Amino acid sequence: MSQRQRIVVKIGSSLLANDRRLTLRYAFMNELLADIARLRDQGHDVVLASSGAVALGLNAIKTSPEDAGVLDKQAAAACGQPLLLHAYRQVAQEHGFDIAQILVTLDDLEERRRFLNTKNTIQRLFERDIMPIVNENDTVTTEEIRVGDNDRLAASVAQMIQADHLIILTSIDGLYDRDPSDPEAQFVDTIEDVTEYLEVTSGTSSLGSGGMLTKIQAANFAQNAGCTTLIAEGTIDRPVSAVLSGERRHTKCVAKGTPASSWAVWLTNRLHRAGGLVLTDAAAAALKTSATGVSHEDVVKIHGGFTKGDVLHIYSESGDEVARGLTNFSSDETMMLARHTDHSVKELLGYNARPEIVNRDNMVILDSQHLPWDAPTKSLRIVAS
Ligand SMILES: Nc1ncnc2c1ncn2[C@@H]1O[C@H](COP(=O)(O)OP(=O)(O)O)[C@@H](O)[C@H]1O
Ligand SMILES: N[C@@H](CCC(=O)OP(=O)(O)O)C(=O)O
Repeated sequence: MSQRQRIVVKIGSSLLANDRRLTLRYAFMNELLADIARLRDQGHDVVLASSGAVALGLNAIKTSPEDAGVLDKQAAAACGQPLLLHAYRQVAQEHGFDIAQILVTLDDLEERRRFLNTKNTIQRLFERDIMPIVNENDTVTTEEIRVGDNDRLAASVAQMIQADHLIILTSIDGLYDRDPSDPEAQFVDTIEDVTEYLEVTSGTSSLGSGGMLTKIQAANFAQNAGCTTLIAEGTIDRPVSAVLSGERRHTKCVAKGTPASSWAVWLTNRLHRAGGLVLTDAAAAALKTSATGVSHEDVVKIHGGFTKGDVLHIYSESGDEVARGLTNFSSDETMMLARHTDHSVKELLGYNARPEIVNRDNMVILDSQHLPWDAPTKSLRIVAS
C-alpha cells in the first residue's frame, strides 16, 4: 500500500477489555499502536474509533455487563473513558506520537453545522500530526438520542473525512452467511450489496453492542461515501496492516465507484429519524422523475415532531421510502399547510414563503444502494381529519 490513505480503524470492546476481569488488554493496545505508528510513518492518516469505555468502567461502579442498565453504563463510561484514553496516550507516546480525544453525540453527526465543526477539528489534528480517537459520549446520551454503536459512528467519521478504508476489528474474522455457530456457516469474502445479509446478523459477543448488523449497516454507509470497509478479527500480530495488505482473512465491502457528493452522503446516511412524510403513491412516484420538491398538497400523513431544517424520510402510502430531504417547515406548520391547501403560507403562518415542504435541491432520491428505513407505524398524524 504505497499511496497515502485516510484510514478509520474501529476497535470493538472485546479487543480492549478482558471479558472476565474487565481490565485493559494492554498487549493488544500496544501492538495496535505499534502497527498504527508504522502506518503513520508511511504517511497515512489514521483515526481510531474506540469502544471500551463502558466495559473498562464496570469494575469501578461494581456492576457486571449482564446487570448493567442505562444509568450504570453512563456511569461506567464516565469512569472507563479517562482510563482508556490515559492508556492510549501513554502507549502512543511510547511509539512516538500523540493522541487526542473526540467525544461525539448523535447531534454532532446528524446536524450539518456540528458535523462540519467536528470534521474541521479532525483536519486540524491531522495537520498537527496528532491521532484523533473518537468515541460516543455515552455519559450524556440516553437511549433515544444515541448512536448506540461505534460501527456506524466510525462509518460517519469515515464519511466525514472521506476515508479510503474503514477497518472494523472485532471478535470474529468477518461476516458469515448465517449464525457463525452453525457448522454450515460459510465465510463471506466480498459484499457488493449489504441487503442480502441483513437477515443473518443477529447476536453480539458478551461485551459488544451492535453485533454484525451494525457492521453491515456501517459498511453500507461507507460504501455510499466511496470508502471500502474491511471487517476482520482483531488479532494481536499487526492488527491493522495485516488486514489492509490482505494477509489476514477479512470480509470486504466494496466502495461504490462513483460516490455521491459529501452533502448527499450526509443527507442519506442517517443514524436517527427526526420525522417523516407519507405522500400519495402518485406523488411519491413522481418525485423520482420531476424537478420539483414535495408539495403540501401531496402529504397524507406526518410522522413525528420535527423542526425546520430536520432531515425527513419521505414514504409512499404503500410504505416504500423514496427520498430524504431537509424540511422547510416544522411538523405543526406542515400539518397546517397540508390541511388547508386553499390558503397561502402568509394566511396560515403569517409570513411569505412557497408552500413546498422539501425543495428539490435539498432532497436526495433513494436508490438501490441505500438501505431504506421501514415506514413508521407510531406517532403518525393523518392530514385529512
Ligand atoms: N452472520 C454473522 N457473521 C459473523 N458474526 C456474526 C453474525 N451474526 C452475529 N454475529 C456475531 O457478531 C459478533 C461481533 O459483534 P460485536 O460483539 O458487537 O463486536 P464488537 O464488540 O467488536 O463490536 C460476533 O461475536 C458474532 O457472534
Ligand atoms: N461507546 C461504547 C461502545 C459502544 C459499542 O459500539 O461497543 P462495541 O460493539 O463493542 O464496539 C463504549 O465505549 O463502551
